[in-house]
Amino acid sequence: MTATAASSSSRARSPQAYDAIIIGSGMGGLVTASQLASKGAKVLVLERYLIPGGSAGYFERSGYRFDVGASMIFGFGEQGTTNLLTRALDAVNMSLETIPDPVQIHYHLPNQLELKVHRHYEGFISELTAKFPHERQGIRRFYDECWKIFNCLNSMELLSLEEPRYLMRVFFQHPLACLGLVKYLPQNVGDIARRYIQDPELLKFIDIECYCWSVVPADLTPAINGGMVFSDRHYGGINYPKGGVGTIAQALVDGLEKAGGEIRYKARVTEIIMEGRRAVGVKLASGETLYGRRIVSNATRWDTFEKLLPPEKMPSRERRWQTRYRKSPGFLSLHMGVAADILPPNSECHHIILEDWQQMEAAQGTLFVSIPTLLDPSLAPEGYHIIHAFTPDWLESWQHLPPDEYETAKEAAAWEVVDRLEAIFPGLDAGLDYLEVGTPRTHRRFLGRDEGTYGPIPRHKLPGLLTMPFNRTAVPGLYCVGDSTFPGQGLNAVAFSGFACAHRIAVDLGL
Ligand SMILES: NC(=O)c1ccc[n+]([C@@H]2O[C@H](COP(=O)([O-])OP(=O)(O)OC[C@H]3O[C@@H](n4cnc5c(N)ncnc54)[C@H](O)[C@@H]3O)[C@@H](O)[C@H]2O)c1
Ligand SMILES: CC(C)=CCC/C(C)=C/C=C/C(C)=C/C=C/C(C)=C/C=C/C=C(C)/C=C/C=C(C)/C=C/C=C(\C)CCC=C(C)C
Repeated sequence: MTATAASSSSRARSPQAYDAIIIGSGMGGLVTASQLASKGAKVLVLERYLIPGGSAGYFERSGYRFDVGASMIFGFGEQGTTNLLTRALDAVNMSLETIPDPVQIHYHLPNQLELKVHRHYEGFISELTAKFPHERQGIRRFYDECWKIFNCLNSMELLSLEEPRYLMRVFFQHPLACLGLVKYLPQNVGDIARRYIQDPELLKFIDIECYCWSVVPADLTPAINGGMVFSDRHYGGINYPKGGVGTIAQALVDGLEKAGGEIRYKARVTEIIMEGRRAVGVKLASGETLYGRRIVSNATRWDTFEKLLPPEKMPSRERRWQTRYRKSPGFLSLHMGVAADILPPNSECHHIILEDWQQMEAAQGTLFVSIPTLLDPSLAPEGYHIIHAFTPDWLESWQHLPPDEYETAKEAAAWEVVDRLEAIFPGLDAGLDYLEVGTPRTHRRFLGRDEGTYGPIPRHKLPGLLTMPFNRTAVPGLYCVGDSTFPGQGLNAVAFSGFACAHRIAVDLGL
């Protein structure tokens, strides 16, 4: 028991206590909070930073509004049940104007393999088939099987898989879809790909199709997540919120507050307060203590169980989880403002650049590029665009550098990225108007994510999503939400985690 724990029991039950305290206002935390508030719960969100959103936040410099993380947004479709961002906003009477992206990714791959993933499914399949005509049938079968997974998910209400009455209800309503999901839960994308495809280069392409959002190749990427990403990009499509990714978190906060919930910024939680074995409150860096009937952590599992709780008391379930999952790398990111005329006509918003297949998983190997101003020009001054280029990288190369060496290393790494970008955007260097460089150290500092990680990745091949934990933890009263819970990284994925977490808590509280 911690020092603060001893006096907590009466306060935990006092009338001021919250139904739920949520640590962190990432998309996972905000969906949990807004869902609970819309069900009538008394909710408080505590955010260590100045604005909401976490890795889906934004920052403004010299007339540019940059997205902190990726600008490729799933889950904003208008139909079906998998459009979880649309649904989360709708639940608190909010909506956002979005701009459809006609191409999800323009790939620039080794051996001059140039490919565009069109919003129109058949357009994408025929472009891929034209590059691999001998695999016509395999391509069709692979992507059609991904649609089967998506159609199962997209036919049912998506709530907590830890709630037996919900499971019984969806099973009676959609028995075939449920059985379909049970079949795919232990599978990975690579299992399905190799069933239909033989060409090694095409299998490499399927690897990068996974790597660019899961940061692992197809063999380690859960099939359910593959089904979501490879189908929703054509079904609901990729849609960019007007005003930038940060508007999603802001709209959720507005909805949360209208529904009676509260959020406090510059409120860093340093400790989860225990009463016996139970989590009952939190302690802030200011020394203030707050109590709630349920505590939800939107911090990563490493931060939650090693920093907010004493690491020596880590539950054995968490230790087991750490033997299966490890931290993915973070990113080296360049946020650039550039003269508009350096972009070739008809450029696409998102690009993936890889010169050598052997380097796909290496630090600074695969280069991701987003140009959100092609969809929403209001994010940059007139005549300029934003280019956000980012590439996976590990904290260890950066963490012990003294300030001057750190700055020099950042500059050197940034110019290497600019040189690589010159291959598709000639004149970029000369057209640069603004440049800000971030490293995994930056992400650790501003997002509070251990080692600046993008999220958990399997240490070795695992049975699909079966080993990913849901929201309840081994500590009674404590729940986790966000990308260290089922089904993992991605805004739509953490939105699912938020819906599920709020559902489970609402049932536990009898709301
Ligand atoms: N295009 C996309 O799909 C896209 C874009 C951006 C982000 N993302 C995804 O969002 C996911 C992350 O979302 P998330 O909800 O899991 O988390 P997150 O890391 O985005 O947010 C966590 C929040 O908790 C706050 N926090 C952490 N520790 C705290 C503490 N001790 N006290 C108070 N606040 C604290 C952080 O400041 C942050 O705002 C990632 O998987 C990423 O892929 C996706
Ligand atoms: C009853 C019985 C018998 C049974 C039951 C069963 C069931 C019901 C089951 C269920 C299940 C479920 C619900 C599941 C769910 C899932 C989900 C929701 C999933 C989701 C997913 C999503 C995802 C993964 C997404 C992702 C995305 C991402 C990550 C993105 C990213 C991006 C980036 C990074 C960018 C890139 C860029 C460039 C290219 C530039």
